[in-house]
Amino acid sequence: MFSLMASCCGWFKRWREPVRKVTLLMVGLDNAGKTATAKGIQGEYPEDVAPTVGFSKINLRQGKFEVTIFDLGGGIRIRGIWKNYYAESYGVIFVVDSSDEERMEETKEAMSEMLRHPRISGKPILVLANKQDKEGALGEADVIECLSLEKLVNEHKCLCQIEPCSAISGYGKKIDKSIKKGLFWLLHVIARDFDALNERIQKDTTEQRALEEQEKQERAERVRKLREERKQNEQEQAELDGTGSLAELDPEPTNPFQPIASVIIENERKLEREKKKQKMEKDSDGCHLKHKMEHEQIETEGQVNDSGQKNNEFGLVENYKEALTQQLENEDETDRPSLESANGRKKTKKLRMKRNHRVEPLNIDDCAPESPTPPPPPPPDFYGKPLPPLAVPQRPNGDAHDVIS
Ligand SMILES: Nc1nc2c(ncn2[C@@H]2O[C@H](COP(=O)(O)OP(=O)(O)OP(=O)(O)O)[C@@H](O)[C@H]2O)c(=O)[nH]1
Ligand SMILES: [Mg+2]
Repeated sequence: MFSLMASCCGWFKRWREPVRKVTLLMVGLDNAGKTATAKGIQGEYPEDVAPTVGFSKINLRQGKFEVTIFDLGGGIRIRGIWKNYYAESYGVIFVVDSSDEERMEETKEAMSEMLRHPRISGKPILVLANKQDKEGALGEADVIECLSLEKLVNEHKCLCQIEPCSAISGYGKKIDKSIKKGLFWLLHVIARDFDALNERIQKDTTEQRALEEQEKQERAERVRKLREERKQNEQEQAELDGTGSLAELDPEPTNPFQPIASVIIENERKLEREKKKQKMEKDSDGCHLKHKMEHEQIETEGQVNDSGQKNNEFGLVENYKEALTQQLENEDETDRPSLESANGRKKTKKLRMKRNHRVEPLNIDDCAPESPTPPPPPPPDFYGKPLPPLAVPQRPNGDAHDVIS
């Protein structure tokens, strides 16, 4: 009755315990069987493994523990990363290939170096003497002796347990019982001293992060200085080569990939500028053309009266009549100066209105050669003479001549 109550109290106590997050480190030489062991614990087939480059991580729930195991690569060139994980680990699983007697010395050195580290000393160590299924594998006692394990753990005040095992003998629930037992032991000792361990880990982790941050900043500073030095060297070299001024003129090449909106706006502006320029040129030509036309109109106003009569003989006769009349009028010019100027303005105005409905050539001089018709002769002096014969050849493209000449 009394023992029943005691076990009930123990169960209640464990039930009330908070969930604890624990990080474990799995290290050992390459080919020792770390990844195979980790896979077996996780419930995966352990034989299909490859050498670990860097690390792999597994998470498992064990009673009141949420366990994270970092399986680190054991290759000689990767071992340097082990120390980066010491601060946050509550305990270590050290895997040894018991069948490889030749590497026992190397294994001892790696273990000794690790236990010496201030962030590992004093933490619990589980040693898995793996590959016991292999013929000639060293037994538990031989491994302890080869590694001088007792001496090492005593020196560094580490609680230690060794378990002879085989990672490939089973996985999940059928995992080697020794591995299971060893894992329970490790978690048990961690739980026993959890608060002290936890405090140490928090402190060590904070310190390590600060150190990492400092190292990062120092690295960045070194890189910045190196870049500055290189830039200065390049400038000096450029000055020596005589290309310094060019480099200063264009220190940064323009980015060929501009935003499409800015390219469109720039193109539109260019088009607008082009249009304005053309318009200004046209206006100046137009002014020139207008003056020229006015001048020509004054000169030829006697020849042209009505464009509807331009292509037939009757129209030509009419033109001659008009010219004749105009010439007569011109003779009276000096007598009626005010009237002439009024007429001139009127006629010029009329001509302008006509031309408003036509497509203006940009330059009147350029247009002149296009017309195959030579300019008409000056108005003949028919005053007091008989009219010429009616057989006058037709003029092609008369429209242009009707208006301008
Ligand atoms: N016979 C036997 N072979 C094993 C055992 N454990 C692992 N192996 C084999 O040993 C080889 C290496 O195993 P890994 O688990 O990759 O070794 P590791 O320690 O992770 O190696 P690294 O990742 O390089 O550090 C593999 O071929 C495994 O199948 C075992 O208990 N017995
Ligand atoms: Mg591995």
